[in-house]
Amino acid sequence: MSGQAGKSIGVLVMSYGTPESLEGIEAYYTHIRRGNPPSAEQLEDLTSRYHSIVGGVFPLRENTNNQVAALQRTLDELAGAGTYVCYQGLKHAAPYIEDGVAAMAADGVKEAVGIVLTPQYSAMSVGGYMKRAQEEAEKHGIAFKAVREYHLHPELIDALKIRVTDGLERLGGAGSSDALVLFSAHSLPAKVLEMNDPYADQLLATSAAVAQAAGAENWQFTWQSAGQTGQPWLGPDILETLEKLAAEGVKSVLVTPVGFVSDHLEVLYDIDIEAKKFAEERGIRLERIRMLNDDPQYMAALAETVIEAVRGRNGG
Ligand SMILES: CC1=C(CCC(=O)O)c2cc3nc(cc4[nH]c(cc5[nH]c(cc1n2)c(C)c5CCC(=O)O)c(CCC(=O)O)c4C)C(CCC(=O)O)=C3C
Ligand SMILES: [Fe+2]
Repeated sequence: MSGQAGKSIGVLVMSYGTPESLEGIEAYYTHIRRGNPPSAEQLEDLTSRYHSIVGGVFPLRENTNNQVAALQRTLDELAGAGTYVCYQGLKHAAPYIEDGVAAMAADGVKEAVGIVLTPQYSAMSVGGYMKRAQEEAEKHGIAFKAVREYHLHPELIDALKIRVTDGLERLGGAGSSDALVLFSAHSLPAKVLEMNDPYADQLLATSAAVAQAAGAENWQFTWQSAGQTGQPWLGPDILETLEKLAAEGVKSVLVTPVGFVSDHLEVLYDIDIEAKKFAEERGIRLERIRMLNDDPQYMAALAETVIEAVRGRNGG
């Protein structure tokens, strides 16, 4: 086929994915577990977490759709309409990564770049997305470039800085001496440390850059959302950290997720419900920054990173 998109550069925009409906949770969870169905208890636990979040049962789906549409508009503005065409590819739900690549191939795309909606690289997260995308692109004869990371892009740092400043204001102003900025990200199995993985360092680098830009001297980093796999995960977990902060007399905390870019379960449940309740029971007031979603500065960071990758400066 040689449609309009055939002359364009394909952009595979990849995200974690979320179920379509409550009935879809089991298949989604089974996919996350590499084909092993969850136990009845695990399924019930995850289903009840989806039931408790506000803002729609599966807000990640609409947020990802909005991000892909907004990135398309931003690329059109920066590079001219038709230069880039965005396709969505999800890790654990349809349209899967392979579906996105196949859709490009059907449109006649010959050259593509992949970017994941998370700023820091880990072999276990972004590396996994890219391997699947690369393999599918090869099958279709598409030349594929992968964006590894964009965790220090100035537009990303500035967008997060604005959110930290807003959050500190909600907690009583940046000058309020005990407001602590608690950066967080999804934990990974601790075996990533043996792989010399850049994930933890990149998360700390993002956190330090945002803290510095916001003038927040009082900050820490912690992990969140570890899975129950029987294996050790990176810690300390956010609940442990809050316990320790409470013992130290900290009274207010601004949770600042730096590896997540959308409102979704790990933010709306793990932070807004679970961590908030845990903190309040220990006398800590907990607020969270507004997530980036389709923030224009985040879209600029993505678009500029895509364009640079195509020019050969950030591609792999
Ligand atoms: C690094 C990382 C990111 C950030 C980077 C990225 O965005 O890619 C991320 C994002 C997300 N993870 C999410 C949800 C879940 N993750 C799970 C399980 C797991 N995550 C892992 C890692 C990550 N996950 C891992 C190593 C597992 C263990 C299983 C395995 O080895 O693969 C499970 C299973 C049950 C549980 O453990 O809770 C769920 C439900 C949602 C929200 C979806 C929604 O709103 O619907 C989002 C954005
Ligand atoms: Fe996850």
